[in-house]
Formats: sequence, C-alpha cells, structure tokens
Amino acid sequence: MTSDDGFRGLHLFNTMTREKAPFRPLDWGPEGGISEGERQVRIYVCGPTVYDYAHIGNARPVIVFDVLFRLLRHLYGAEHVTYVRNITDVDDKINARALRDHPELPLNEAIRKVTERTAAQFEADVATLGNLAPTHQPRATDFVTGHPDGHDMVTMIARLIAKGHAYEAGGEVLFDVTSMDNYGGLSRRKLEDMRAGARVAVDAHKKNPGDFVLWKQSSPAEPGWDSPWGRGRPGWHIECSVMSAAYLGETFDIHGGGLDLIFPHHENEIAQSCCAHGTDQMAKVWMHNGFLQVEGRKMSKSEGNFFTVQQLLETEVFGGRRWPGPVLRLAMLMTQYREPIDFSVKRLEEADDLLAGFARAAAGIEASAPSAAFVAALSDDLASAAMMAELHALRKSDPAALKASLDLIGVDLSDWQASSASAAALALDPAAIDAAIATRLDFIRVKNFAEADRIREELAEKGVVLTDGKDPESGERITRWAVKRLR
Ligand SMILES: Nc1ncnc2c1ncn2[C@@H]1O[C@H](COP(=O)(O)OP(=O)(O)OP(=O)(O)O)[C@@H](O)[C@H]1O
Ligand SMILES: [Zn+2]
Repeated sequence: MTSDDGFRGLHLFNTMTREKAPFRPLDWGPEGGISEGERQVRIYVCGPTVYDYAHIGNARPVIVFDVLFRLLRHLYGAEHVTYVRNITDVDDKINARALRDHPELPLNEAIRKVTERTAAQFEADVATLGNLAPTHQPRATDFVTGHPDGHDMVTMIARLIAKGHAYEAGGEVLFDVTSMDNYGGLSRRKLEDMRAGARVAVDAHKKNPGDFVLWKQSSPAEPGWDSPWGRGRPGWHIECSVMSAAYLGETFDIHGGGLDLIFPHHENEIAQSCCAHGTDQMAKVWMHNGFLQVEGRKMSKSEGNFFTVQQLLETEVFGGRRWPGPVLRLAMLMTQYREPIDFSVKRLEEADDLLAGFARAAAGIEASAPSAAFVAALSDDLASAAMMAELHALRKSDPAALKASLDLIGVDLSDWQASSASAAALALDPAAIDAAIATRLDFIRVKNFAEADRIREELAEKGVVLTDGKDPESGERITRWAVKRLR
C-alpha cells in the first residue's frame, strides 16, 4: 500500500533553510487525519501598501507568486489551493498622502479616498498583467479589533503581553525580542549584532534596540481604534500574523514576498505568530523574489527611479511606446524569480518579439495540455531558463502544447494580440497594403503629394513603413514595405 504524502515533483528554495527541497503540503501527510476533500495547500503573500500606484518592481512578487499559485492549482487541483494576499490600508505613509491630497476633507474620509483609489488601480493593474485574483484579499483595517472570531490585532497583542512577549512603554506596545529563543532565525541575524549596530538615544523607552512596535497611540488628529492601551493604531508587522492565521491557520505551507521583507518584516511576523500561538514555525517554506533594478539599483519609490505599471501600459514614457500586459509579464518571467532583473527597453522588446513568434506558431490552434518538460521546469523552483528553452522547442514541435504551457503561466496570446502594435501589424492583409501602395504611386504620378502622404501616414499608423526607390532596369519608381513596431 502506498500513501499519498502530497509530493508532486515540486521543489522550492526555502529562505529559512537556504536550500532547495521537495515540497510536501503540511496537511497531506497520512497522519494529518484530514479527509481528502478538505486538503489545502496554503500560501500567504504580503501585498501592497495602498498609498501610491504600484511600480513595475512591485508587480514582480505579484507575478511570481501568481505563477506559483497557478502551478500549485495545476499540481493539486484548483479547489485544493488557498492563496491570501493582503492589502495594507493602515500606515503612516497613507495618512501623509491623505493630508497632502485632500486637505479639505476630514482625515478619515481623505484616507478612504486615497486607499480606495489606490487599491482600485492596483486591482486593474494586476488584472491587466494576467494575474488571477487570490482566494482572499483581506484589508488590514477589517482586522484591527472586534473580529467576531477573535482574529484581530488587539486580541493577538493582548495575548503576547499576557505571555510575557510584549510590554507597554512610552505610549507604545513593543515586542520584546529577547523573549524568544530563536529570534532572527530567518534573516540569520544575532541579537548581539543588532545591539551593537543600534543608536541609543532615539528609542530610550525600548528594553532592547531590536524591540518593535505592535501598537502605538494616536493623537486625536490621527486614525485610531480603541484598545486596552488607549486609542491607537497597529504597527506594520502584526496585520500579516493576524490575517494569515484568520484564513490559513497558525501554521501554513508557503509565505512569500520580496527580498527586502526578510528583515524586519518577516522576521517579526514569525516572532509574533510563533509566540502568540506557541508554535515553532509560522510557515514551512519562505520564498523571496529578487529585485527589479534600474542600472543596478532597486527600483523604488524613495529612489524616484520607477515607472508605474499604469505608465507602462498606457503611456509612451518608457521607450517611446506602450507595453501590453503580456509583454511586461513575460519580460518578468524570462529571469528566474530569485535573480535580479535589469529593467530595460531591450528586455521588453525581446519579450514582444518572443510573443510575436509564439503567436505566429499558435495562430488558429487550440491549446492542448502543457508539456511534461514545461511542468518539470516550473516545478524546479520556477526555473526560467529551462522554461524558456521548452517554449522555444514547443514553438516548432507542438504549438498546441505551446499555447497550453503559456496559459499555465498566465501569458495570454489573445490579450497580446488585442493590445500590441506589433500584433496589429501581423494581422495586416498584404494584398491591401500592395493596393494602397499602388494608389499612392498613382497620386505621385499626378503630383497629388498631399494624398500620397496621407496614405503613407495611414500605413505608418498600422506599423507599415514604406521605402521608395528606383527599379535598376526600368528606372521606374518602386516602393517596398516593411513592418516596424510603433514606437
Ligand atoms: N524593485 C523591486 N523589485 C522586486 N520587488 C519589489 C521591488 N520593490 C518592492 N518590491 C516588493 O513589492 C512588494 C510591495 O511592497 P511595498 O508596497 O512595501 O513597496 P515598497 O517596498 O514600499 O516600494 P518602494 O521600495 O518603492 O518604496 C513587496 O513584496 C516588496 O518586496
Ligand atoms: Zn507581511
């Protein structure tokens, strides 16, 4: 008799162990006592802080973990995967933005305007980039206090105080990092090192320099909730501990985010969750994507070296043309998720050319099933080089499997065709172009240059560029045409 331990060939790199290892879902084991129908692979990814539009760097974790979500659904069945990505709608950066943009409104209303507008744009952006909606998309403000099942931040903080892991000081509730034996395990930082590097005077009320805020008091002008420690608002880390437990339980399978979240954010999530629940792990596998960079530096709002997703989709500020969602998505997936990406026009053009080749090969063909080699490449910690090599091979050998493989990673050729200028050029009718050129030559012969130019411009708008020349034998004027991308 064989038991199903849930291994489906998937290997993932775990930041916690710094090793790639076979993935087995927590509640698949034979001892789990969980009926087949209830088995779930559970994944949590830290989502955006909604004070400003997402830049293309912020889109990287969304796309990477969407591909993982799709792969898990493929391997385990769509109904057996739960994916939670939160929205951080309480943050001092949001308050500052609300004051700046809506000084005439009461703060609460101004904050609501900022978060609603930003969250709606985020939804639109990530959909255009080909991402599925997560199973749940909770907002932090719904989990501050008074949650009917006790899944709220005030309850978790009170529990941490009761268990001796947190204390009140200087108008804040702080987590005591020395109260946890293995604090720093994910980032492999030692408390002594953190102590040595800290400045003293700034945080005199802290017992240890590494202690972090769970709750802070709000002035009457700041947003706040009633709590045993006065009217206040939560620190950043506590929301993910609470929302992950609410939807996924005290220990779950995979936790993801960008590299910059390893410390302090994920380290502190682990401290809060493990100490509140008395567990020895919060998530089994920790995954972190590398940075999208511009000239070797992380694309980031504070550096000002960013392009928003919306700018790339809808304006010509980057490389003088718009970039369809599938181009941005494929450009992201061409590099393995843990490696840095240098964001450039060249990379986007390369992705666009690849899509043109795929679209040509798969035109009019129904998707079959993704190839075994493609699934194997994805299952090897989302190995991009092997994935791309297999897509190239399928383009020649099996366009139906090519289409299905692209579907599996959310790259939609018809979306690309509907939105790409190069796709529009591909769809042109060569006979109609020849006819237009003949008409233009007629106009030139009768010296109606205005009409001749109009035809040239109409073709240019469709991405068709004309070159005039003379036939070497007859000496007659001839015109050649070529398809150029619109820029
Ligand atoms: N350049 C980047 N490349 C890849 N991932 C990034 C990049 N910048 C931010 N992220 C990720 O985007 C997600 C959303 O993070 P968040 O909303 O905190 O953005 P951010 O870090 O404040 O952006 P910024 O660094 O521009 O201020 C996180 O998982 C973060 O790791
Ligand atoms: Zn988080």
